[in-house]
Amino acid sequence: MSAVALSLTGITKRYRNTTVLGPLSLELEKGRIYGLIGENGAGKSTLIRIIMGLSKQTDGDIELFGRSGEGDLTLARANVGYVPDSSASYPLLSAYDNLKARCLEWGIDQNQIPRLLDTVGLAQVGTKKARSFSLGMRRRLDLAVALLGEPRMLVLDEPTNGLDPLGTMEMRNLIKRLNADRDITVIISSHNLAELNRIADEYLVLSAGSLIARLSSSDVRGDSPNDLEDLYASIVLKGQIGTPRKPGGHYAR
Ligand SMILES: Nc1ncnc2c1ncn2[C@@H]1O[C@H](COP(=O)(O)OP(=O)(O)OP(=O)(O)O)[C@@H](O)[C@H]1O
Repeated sequence: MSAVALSLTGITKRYRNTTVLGPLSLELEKGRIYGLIGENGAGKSTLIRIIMGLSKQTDGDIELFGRSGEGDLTLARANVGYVPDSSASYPLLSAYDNLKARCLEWGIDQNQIPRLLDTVGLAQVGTKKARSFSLGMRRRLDLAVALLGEPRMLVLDEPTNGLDPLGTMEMRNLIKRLNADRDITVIISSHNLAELNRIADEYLVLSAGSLIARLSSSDVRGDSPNDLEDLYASIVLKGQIGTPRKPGGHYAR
């Protein structure tokens, strides 16, 4: 069986005459955690939305778990859980009912709801309305929604944005555990590089719509969580890292 979870070939997004992404080609392996980093407007959310089918690429092809083409991709996307950049929960519904509403919408078995609430640490407050939740609790509810249907991949757009240190740590531990226990492939977009440095196996660096570097955790030398920030700054500001690995802007150590 192929080790590739996601393959993108020549993905491009244009608005009128402006290219905001690509052409971008990359392959992501199953079971790894990928950090997606880049300046404001680099194209991270655009890429994520294209992967999720929420925005249509202008050019290029997507293969997800070996499936491509519109119909097959829609089926494959049922294996991908998505946490958008701002909370998508229904504030007037309880945590339980938020999950139930999604189960009904997507035709998914509701039996898994108690287990999922437990997984994200919301079992004790499952009957409380989402509007009474802290931001950290709402983000964990978003993650529970993303986990409905036992996805093989999670795509998380700034899941820790605005969270306090404890909330950030809880989210990180949760993602790590899901990756380790269920071999879920994870793509996380974040500006919090010190945090990402604690969780990702590999980093995809986007700048002005191009993939300018692809770094493994061993590229990020040293033990300090700030090492990724230092390396990122050197790539973006000075353009100094290794030599090109292959067309499309990948770099080797
Ligand atoms: N609907 C749209 N019409 C025109 N341009 C758009 C549209 N959506 C996004 N863009 C542009 O595409 C570029 C990439 O935006 P995107 O939101 O993907 O960046 P990002 O890396 O996620 O940024 P941030 O870190 O600020 O969230 C930006 O220049 C943005 O202005």
